[in-house]
Amino acid sequence: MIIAKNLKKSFGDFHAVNGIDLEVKKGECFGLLGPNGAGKSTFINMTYGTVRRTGGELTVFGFDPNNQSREIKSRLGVVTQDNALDESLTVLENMQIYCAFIGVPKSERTKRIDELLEYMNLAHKRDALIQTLSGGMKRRLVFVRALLGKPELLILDEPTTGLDPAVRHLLWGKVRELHQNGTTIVLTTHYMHEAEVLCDRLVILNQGTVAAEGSPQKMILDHAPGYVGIFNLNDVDKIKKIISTSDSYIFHEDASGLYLRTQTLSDLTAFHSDHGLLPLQIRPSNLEDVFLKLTGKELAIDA
Ligand SMILES: Nc1ncnc2c1ncn2[C@@H]1O[C@H](COP(=O)(O)OP(=O)(O)OP(=O)(O)O)[C@@H](O)[C@H]1O
Repeated sequence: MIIAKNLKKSFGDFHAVNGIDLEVKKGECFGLLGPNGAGKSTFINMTYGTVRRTGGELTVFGFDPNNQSREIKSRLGVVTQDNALDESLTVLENMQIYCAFIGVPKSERTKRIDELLEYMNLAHKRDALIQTLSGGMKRRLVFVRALLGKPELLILDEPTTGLDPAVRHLLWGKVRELHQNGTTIVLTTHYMHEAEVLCDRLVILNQGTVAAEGSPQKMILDHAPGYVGIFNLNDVDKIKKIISTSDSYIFHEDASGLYLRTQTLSDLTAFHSDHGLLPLQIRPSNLEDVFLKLTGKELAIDA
């Protein structure tokens, strides 16, 4: 559905996307991960021609977005980072204007809008002004808008950023349902768990290039297999001293503690008991560990 070969986008001397190769296949849920500024939105915006590529090849449904963006836009739905709803109009008015814009036949508009409002649990807000909706409601409404054209491809650019866990879970359920019904989905997110549970395949972008590609499980096996121990904050100085003299551990630190990753569970428990440390939590490594490793945010002791 989307094929990119050596795809590039430069803004002056700056290469925001610097030679990406990837393919999104029909029916899959494909994730684009990467730190702030990695090039995710630039890539997304190139797929429907809002940003023109400056090098390489890109086709969407077999069309070139630089010259055939109309053909592409008629078959895709987008949830952009910015809601872009008219605050002074009602929910229904906003959706009707959008239906007219994308060419939904007049006779079908109200029925389609009502069905989708119902689907996103927003039917009771049909006649409410946008400015009276909560952030989570607006986000659900942007989903409604993206689905009005019955898209084959749904692009979700950070769809759940800033939402509470309940709304996030509701949206994940809807994304899963759409995926099961055959819609192809491209998702960018900063929530690693979201990508891990929703995506069949993903890429991690870093500084405009692909750092890794595969299923979430494959990525974990390839790049960060093993277990992570989260040590008590009171032990952090002691642990840092121990691992500064060793070359066989990989760790990172955040506000909740020091994370030490080892290949096996016994390595982790041995480290813990050998050094008489306070109780630790243990979990299998996950996509966040892969992300931290590949985007250089993890301090790698054993390079
Ligand atoms: N119109 C523009 N002019 C100049 N630089 C730009 C422009 N658009 C994006 N950039 C730069 O390109 C880089 C990639 O930006 P992009 O928005 O694609 O990143 P992103 O991965 O989506 O980040 P985020 O997670 O913060 O949304 C950034 O350094 C950004 O400042």
